Amino acid sequence: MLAFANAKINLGLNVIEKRTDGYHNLETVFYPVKLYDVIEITDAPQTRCFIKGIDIPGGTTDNICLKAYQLLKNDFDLPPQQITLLKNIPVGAGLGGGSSDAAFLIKLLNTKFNLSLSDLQMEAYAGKLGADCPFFIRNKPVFATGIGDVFSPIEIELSNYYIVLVKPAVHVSTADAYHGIKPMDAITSLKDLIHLPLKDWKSNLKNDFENTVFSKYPEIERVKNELYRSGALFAAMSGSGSCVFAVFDQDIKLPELEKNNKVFYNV
Ligand SMILES: C[C@](O)(CO)[C@H](O)COP(=O)(O)OP(=O)(O)OC[C@H]1O[C@@H](n2ccc(N)nc2=O)[C@H](O)[C@@H]1O
Ligand SMILES: Nc1ncnc2c1ncn2[C@@H]1O[C@H](COP(=O)(O)OP(=O)(O)OP(=O)(O)O)[C@@H](O)[C@H]1O
Repeated sequence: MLAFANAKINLGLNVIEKRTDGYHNLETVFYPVKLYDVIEITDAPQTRCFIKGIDIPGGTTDNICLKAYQLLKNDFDLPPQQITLLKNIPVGAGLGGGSSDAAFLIKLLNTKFNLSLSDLQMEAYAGKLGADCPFFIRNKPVFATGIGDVFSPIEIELSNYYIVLVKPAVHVSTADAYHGIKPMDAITSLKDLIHLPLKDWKSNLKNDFENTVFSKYPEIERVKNELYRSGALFAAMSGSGSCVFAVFDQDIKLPELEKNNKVFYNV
């Protein structure tokens, strides 16, 4: 049985406050994009994980897919599974690739073994694996608060635009990015700002990680600036980086950016 686990981008991200458990409350808009890992599960004599495509730090033994399997195995009588992951989503990019793999694996196991888990129950399992994970259960554009796990649906439609992802050759650790940040309550909630016309996003939406991440890795800021020079209507870093996404109103090629970065068109 196969699943296509997509990436996400964050349309705006405000880090609001540090919590006593060490996590941060934030507000963001999660938007699914068309860049996919592929996950296959098959019955096998023992549970193992094989990875093809992009290398992942931690490799097969420490993979989040195995953690997701084990989480459900603790509560359900699951037979051993071979998990084959074709990794296409860059790692350390702010695209939620690992989180998506875990959420889609939960959905696969739920279907394959008729576990009858509701979306809410699957979100609770996903929340044990990472803050970004629960979003990928329903996988629809949402305004998110809490640690990124409290959702209200929003109507955002970018399918008439062209979204480009640019991944610089820099791996940003999410935990480090949060350490570098000074939380601040937003003057106007992203929940309202996101409904401004797209042409106004550039001057109204922000990603609070950009300041600190850009000062450590100036090449990421150069990518964002180049995207605006190339005619982007909106460009921003996704999550804690290092990927920068841009929204264009026409199909475009970015040969200059392709020289030093991995570029994904029309996601
Ligand atoms: C930056 C975002 O991608 C925005 O969507 C997410 O907030 C990150 O979510 P994630 O990668 O699933 O994060 P996790 O794997 O749960 O946590 C990694 C580390 O990031 C920090 N972390 C994460 C999420 C959050 N709301 N506050 C935090 O402070 C914590 O130090 C945590 O130890
Ligand atoms: N299936 C997996 N895919 C990607 N990373 C994985 C996976 N399993 C474990 N990891 C570990 O998780 C770390 C980061 O994962 P991920 O790709 O979700 O980060 P990210 O791109 O920064 O996304 P985000 O911060 O938005 O969740 C990697 O450094 C790797 O060690």
